[in-house]
Amino acid sequence: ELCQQEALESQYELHQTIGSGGFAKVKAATHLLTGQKVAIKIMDKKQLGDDLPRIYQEIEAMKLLSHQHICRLYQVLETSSRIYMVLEYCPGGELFDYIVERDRLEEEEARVFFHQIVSAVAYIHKMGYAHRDLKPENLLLDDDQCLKLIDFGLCANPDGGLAQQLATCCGSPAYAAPELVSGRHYLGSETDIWSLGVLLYALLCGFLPFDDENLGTLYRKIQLGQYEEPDWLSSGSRSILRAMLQVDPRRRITVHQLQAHPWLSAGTPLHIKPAVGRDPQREGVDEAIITTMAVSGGRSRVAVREAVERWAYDHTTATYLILHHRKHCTPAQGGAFGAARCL
Ligand SMILES: CN(C)C[C@H]1CC[C@H](N2C(=O)NCc3cnc4ccc(-c5cc(Cl)c(O)c(Cl)c5)cc4c32)CC1
Repeated sequence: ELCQQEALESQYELHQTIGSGGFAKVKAATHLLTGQKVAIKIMDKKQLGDDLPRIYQEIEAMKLLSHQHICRLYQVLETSSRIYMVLEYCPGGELFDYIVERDRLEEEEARVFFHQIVSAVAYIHKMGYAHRDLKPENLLLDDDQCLKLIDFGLCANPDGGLAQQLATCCGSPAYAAPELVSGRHYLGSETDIWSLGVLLYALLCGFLPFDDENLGTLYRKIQLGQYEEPDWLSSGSRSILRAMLQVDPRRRITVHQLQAHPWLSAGTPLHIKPAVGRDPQREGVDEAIITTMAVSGGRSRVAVREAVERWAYDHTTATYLILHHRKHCTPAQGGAFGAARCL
């Protein structure tokens, strides 16, 4: 009990509260051993009540999901009253604010961002999950103007029960798919594609395709699936939007077809480097990092390697992941196409 609290204070220096996500408080912090800035999501168990299982589900999902456009979980600490999630820090804030500041994005910039979001969602679906709360508020910019998907509190594990489905409908209605707002059974992967359509529309237009302050009216607009196409939209963007905003989920484009859509692969050829060294848990441990940790911790390399390979999401996991991220994902500074630098 106290040891977890003391561990937190000995391993991290907590700074100011930087935001809140529903029932969680998010503080900036420094991982003392590496000096790396992190975000710590703090949840009060009592406040969570019967939402507690969702948090454990979010934690299990984030332990599995390792992708360049998904916010990385480094460590989990738990006391009798609180759960702490140590996360990758994203200094650029929400994509939502980025759009609002610019009214709307040029097609080229929207394409770069959307390409990153689609690659993250394709990965999540491949891992058997659905995010189920895709919206610009849940996409953060890192220090390289690259997007990081956050908040897996509503993500579905393969057998998401009815309780899950009810929980989701109180997600964000403007991004919810017709089958979801109609209370019909739905596939999380299909509703994610609808939300991606609403998201891309918001990027390109600066407002929502379906909007109304009356919830019932909003649901009817979503179920009708009719939306304005401002005259600045190119034919390519109109086509990809229509493919995602199909009311009938059986006619809706899949994430794989989306990745092959000409609108996404057109424009500046994005030399996205292959995601080298992206999944530390699946590739062998990096011996150089093990050595660094052994030397700095005064422990044998064998002991460190065993501790890392346990993937306990303790301080050792956090230290290894932070050093691994620094080594493999810190792009060379400079260069014109910031986004192309994202792995
Ligand atoms: C839907 N919105 C309101 C939610 C807000 C929550 C706070 C966010 N935030 C800041 O306010 N300041 C800066 C900042 C910097 N790095 C962050 C890293 C991770 C997370 C994070 C990650 C996960 Cl996985 C998660 O579940 C949650 Cl809730 C947060 C938030 C960060 C952050 C912005 C979006």
